[in-house]
Amino acid sequence: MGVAGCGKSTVAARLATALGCALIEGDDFHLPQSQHKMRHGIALDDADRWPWLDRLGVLLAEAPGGAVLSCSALKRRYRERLRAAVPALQTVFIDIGPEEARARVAARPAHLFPPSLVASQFEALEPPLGEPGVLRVDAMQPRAVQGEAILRWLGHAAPQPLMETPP
Ligand SMILES: Nc1ncnc2c1ncn2[C@@H]1O[C@H](COP(=O)(O)OP(=O)(O)OP(=O)(O)O)[C@@H](O)[C@H]1O
Ligand SMILES: O=C(O)[C@H](O)[C@@H](O)[C@H](O)[C@H](O)CO
Repeated sequence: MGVAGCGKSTVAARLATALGCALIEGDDFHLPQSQHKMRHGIALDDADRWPWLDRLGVLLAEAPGGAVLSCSALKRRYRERLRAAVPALQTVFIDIGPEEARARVAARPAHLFPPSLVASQFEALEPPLGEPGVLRVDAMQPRAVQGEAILRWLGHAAPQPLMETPP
């Protein structure tokens, strides 16, 4: 979880590979009208996100062998909704500052999420610190360091060859 540009997709894809489980890319499941809003620079609201979160909760709960989900999950109540679907959910919060997030989003070509919306992500963000089953990861750390920390936290030995692949 985390704001746009924090590195959710990157970390989730690496984790799914390392763990040998399914990857669910949350952005792929936004409703068409939500995608349309973001493309046109309109921030999502709770009404846009509830059906999306419920779909993601079902996908997670039904994934045989578990899954890694990349999902903004910005507010506490969104995470509670996901935890209601998957009580054993473990959450990695990729923590990034507004300037770096905006720079990363602006540098990314052809994506549904415009840099103009990054500020709204920080307005919505309720950091999950203190909630059950949460690891905070610094977005500015190298990808391999993040991957190793997460795998260690999950109780898995880091498979070095997988995590050392270049970006
Ligand atoms: N640890 C890192 N160090 C430097 N750059 C990174 C790191 N992790 C990801 N990036 C880069 O930051 C950009 C955003 O990453 P990514 O798309 O994974 O973020 P995201 O949180 O999934 O964003 P969004 O939700 O908007 O899709 C990408 O260009 C990615 O290569
Ligand atoms: O809840 C939200 O506002 C969305 O999920 C966003 O976070 C974006 O979809 C994503 O970050 C852009 O790729």
